[in-house]
Amino acid sequence: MALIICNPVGGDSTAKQFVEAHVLPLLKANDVPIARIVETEHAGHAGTAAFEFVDSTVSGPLDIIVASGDGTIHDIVTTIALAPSYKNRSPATPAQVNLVLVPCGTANALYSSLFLPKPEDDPVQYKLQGIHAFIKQAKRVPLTLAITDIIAPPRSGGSAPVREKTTVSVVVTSIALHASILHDSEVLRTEIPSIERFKVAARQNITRWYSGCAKLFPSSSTGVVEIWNPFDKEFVPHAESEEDNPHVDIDGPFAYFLSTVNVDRLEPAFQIAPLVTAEPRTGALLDIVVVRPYRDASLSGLEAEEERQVFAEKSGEVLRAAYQSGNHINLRYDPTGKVVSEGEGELVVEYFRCGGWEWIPDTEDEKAHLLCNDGLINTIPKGGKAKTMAAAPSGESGFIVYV
Ligand SMILES: Nc1ncnc2c1ncn2[C@@H]1O[C@H](COP(=O)(O)OP(=O)(O)OP(=O)(O)O)[C@@H](O)[C@H]1O
Repeated sequence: MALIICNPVGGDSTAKQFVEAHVLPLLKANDVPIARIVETEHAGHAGTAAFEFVDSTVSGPLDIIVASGDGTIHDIVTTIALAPSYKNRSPATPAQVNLVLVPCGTANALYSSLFLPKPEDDPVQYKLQGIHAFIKQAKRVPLTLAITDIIAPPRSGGSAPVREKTTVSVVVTSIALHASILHDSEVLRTEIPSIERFKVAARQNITRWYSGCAKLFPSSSTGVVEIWNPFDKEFVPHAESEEDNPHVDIDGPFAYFLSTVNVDRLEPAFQIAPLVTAEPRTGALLDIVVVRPYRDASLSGLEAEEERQVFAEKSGEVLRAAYQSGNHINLRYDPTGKVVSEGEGELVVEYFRCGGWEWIPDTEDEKAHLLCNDGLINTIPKGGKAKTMAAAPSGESGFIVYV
């Protein structure tokens, strides 16, 4: 018996109509029994409804049909994954949660990464591919989780840092420009329900840089932090990551810092982490895309305001190239600082693959404290930090998507 969760206010607010007009008839025609339909009434409702379903199901598969965007999927995964009673389930009860996706959000990153959109797709049939996969019970993909701890500074001199919140992402964990875009675009949601609002928010934030320190942690599979070498088209160990000292510290300022799991794109055409699909690998791995302005030697000697204006053009080129099949990872600086796709110059984008990362924002930099987890915004407390680690799916538990 499947549970249906539908977010009536996600995307262009058509999830409820889509479920009634297309999903329910298709399930009925294929004799798929439905336990309950939940229309979410507030943020977080999807998580509690999904957890109640999982907690009360003692036998049979845990199938949850989710008509929403990535934020609602995030609510469901975080609530279930972090619930103590889920982790301590009796071995007799099912522990694997099967997600059936119906893309009714704004960006639908997970869906568009798992079901690549094609120009000839019929819009309704495209959105029903997850339901068809569920009915056929064909292929299932396990999700890697990115588990983030938001850590506050010690309350008094001698005490330990305090873990303020833990959250579980299945798509994106970011700081810097992407987090600012998601933060500011929320204000535009009613006015611009489509993905256009992300472009408007990008323009509002494109000149901003973010101060702080990032540390990258090795993956358990390779023991090192890897970086993409576009010249040889392969991941190689980062020059500073050695087996006995594998962490890599990268200093700011940062223009862009975003990590993904399970997805190569954040919107149907915005392929920000193209190597997730081009160079796939299983395991507890994150792909991280970083832009640091001071890799551009041509900024040398400019005044602070001027260097931000000059670099904003280059950040814009990176984002535009991500819409061109992820070509941003091939961009370099020519000897004059111009951004080009050919040659031997310094890379504009650093593309890492590793086990996790930590971010300590500069206390003076307000917006560097914004953290985006699957589109939801958290704020790192002043003096605190955020740490994200990848967790690979196990054979018996975790989250699986029908594809
Ligand atoms: N009735 C509701 N009122 C307000 N917020 C809700 C309601 N139901 C769900 N939400 C919240 O809305 C947020 C966004 O929803 P969702 O991800 O489904 O759509 P989206 O943001 O438009 O799509 P995407 O995440 O793909 O860009 C979720 O975090 C969810 O908790």
